[in-house]
Amino acid sequence: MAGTGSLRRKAQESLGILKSATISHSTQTPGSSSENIMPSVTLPERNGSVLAQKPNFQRKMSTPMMPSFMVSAPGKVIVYGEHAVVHGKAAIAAAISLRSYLLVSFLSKKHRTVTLRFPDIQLEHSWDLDELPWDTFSAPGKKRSYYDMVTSLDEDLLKALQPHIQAVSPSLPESKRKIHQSSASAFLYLFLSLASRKTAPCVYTLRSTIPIGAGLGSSASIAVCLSCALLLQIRALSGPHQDQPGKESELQIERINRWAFVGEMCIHGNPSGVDNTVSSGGKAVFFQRTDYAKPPLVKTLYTFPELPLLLVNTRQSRSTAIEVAKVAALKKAHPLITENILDAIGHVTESAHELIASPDFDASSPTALKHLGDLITVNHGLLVALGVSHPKLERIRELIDHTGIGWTKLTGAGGGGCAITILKPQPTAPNGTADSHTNGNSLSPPTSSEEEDSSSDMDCSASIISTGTKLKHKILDRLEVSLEKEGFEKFETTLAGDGVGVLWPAVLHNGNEEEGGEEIDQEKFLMAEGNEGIEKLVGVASSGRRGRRGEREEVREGWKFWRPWEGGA
Ligand SMILES: Nc1ncnc2c1ncn2[C@@H]1O[C@H](COP(=O)(O)OP(=O)(O)O)[C@@H](O)[C@H]1O
Ligand SMILES: C[C@@](O)(CCOP(=O)(O)O)CC(=O)O
Repeated sequence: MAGTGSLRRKAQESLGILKSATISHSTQTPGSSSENIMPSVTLPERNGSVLAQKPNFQRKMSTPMMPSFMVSAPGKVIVYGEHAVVHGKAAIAAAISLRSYLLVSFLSKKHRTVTLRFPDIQLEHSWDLDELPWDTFSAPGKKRSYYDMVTSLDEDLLKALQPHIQAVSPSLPESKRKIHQSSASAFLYLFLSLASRKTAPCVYTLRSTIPIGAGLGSSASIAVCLSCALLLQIRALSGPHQDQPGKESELQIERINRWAFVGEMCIHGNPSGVDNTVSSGGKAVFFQRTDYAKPPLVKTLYTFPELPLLLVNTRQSRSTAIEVAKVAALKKAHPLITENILDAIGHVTESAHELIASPDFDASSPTALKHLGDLITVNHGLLVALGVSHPKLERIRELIDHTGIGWTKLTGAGGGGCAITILKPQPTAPNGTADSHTNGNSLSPPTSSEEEDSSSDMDCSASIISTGTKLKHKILDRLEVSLEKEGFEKFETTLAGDGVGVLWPAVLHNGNEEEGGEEIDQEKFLMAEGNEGIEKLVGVASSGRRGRRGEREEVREGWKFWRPWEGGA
């Protein structure tokens, strides 16, 4: 425990987290010598106490260490339109509440290293700060500013990074080494572009609750975390804070997103940009690319409902490129039929978009939810017709359909990966009757006594996952057992939540501002067990309240988010 109440306030004030600070001039030239310099009068110590010092205007003060801080960014699911989006139709993708968390801790000046600790992929690597190719990155014509829009990776910069990337996990088998080196190259490219050789020695520790390589945007979420952390370190961001005008929040998100895209390019080569856009801004986006020579049309859907979502991972690895190629081959063999299927998927997305964007859209209306749910079912059928499902995805859909709890589709490239289910206000059996007991399947719908138990508190306007019915718990519990028995992994998440967020300093107060708080240090963060352990440590908890659609409201103690939809003009 550390007495960090005022430390947190000081740190926030000095770095513009509490105030609507205008961007400091030092950030106009990232890498200037003013990086990491705290106000000259109050020096926070590592143990959290604050020493009052006499201002000394003659001699330059030594630079105190910054307190550690944390950033976090969500994963995503494609809700409608995957594959068709490759052929010029629109898609809708939304943020999910599975997230990556990045802790930035500072070392004393005698350490001249920067370290990555990425235990999810068993990566731990340090570079000597003085050996990195700063000169190449700051050469005339190569130096980039924090507000630049970088749309391709520079060959000369990549070449200069090569020896430093090759030094990462050289003795691991090719497949593991590639994962390590992708993450390392995303970090190094951003670090050398945004920081400077005078940057304080530090350690970046990352943990994620997003399954890796399952189409849920894990890479984009780490790219967003790295971009946000580095931009904060060079003071190129204002906020997030409560009264921030919407336009200003949008600008900060855009700034983070631009550099996150650069990180995604390091990992993926040619990303579409949708994952990092959703992860930076949260909520959902409408996304369309008709001409690959031009930037895509990306519209944030601030009114996309925060729906509870069931997410099931097949644990079947798949390759997006192979699935995309399958559709291309089908189109070549059966052009008219395939075009019609892709068109139909485009119409599904348009129909969802029209509903959500209409001025009288009421996200709590069961009719609106049914409209969105029916589109999920149709979209899945069309993806099956394109040949991108997988027996495991069909098995998951079958198990969930037999419970009648929601509308299910594959999400992302297919061929494995994940399925998503939007939950119904009230469970219906496969034949469409509410709670009827047709079966013969391993997963039985509830018995009539269970139904009686629950009928008194059944609330048709709220989601089954969030009403306190015994029925709900029984169905979900049984489903979990069946899914686990067959090797699948189930997550209960929420759609369309916050984008990138900041916890500065990395201290949780557990509701008590005056008594200081508990610092999240590297060791505690590394030791946290599983997704639950990570979320508990970083302050994610249920508020005990329910939102308008009956969803359980989540609180993230101390965390701040840029929320353009809440801010004024
Ligand atoms: N938790 C993590 N820690 C470190 N690197 C990660 C993590 N999650 C993702 N990555 C990086 O992102 C890559 C996964 O990207 P990809 O296969 O496209 O999966 P996804 O579809 O989940 O984005 C990994 O190879 C790794 O380089
Ligand atoms: C199939 C596709 O539409 C989505 C792939 O999504 P993911 O790689 O599974 O996240 C391909 C794309 O949009 O680039």
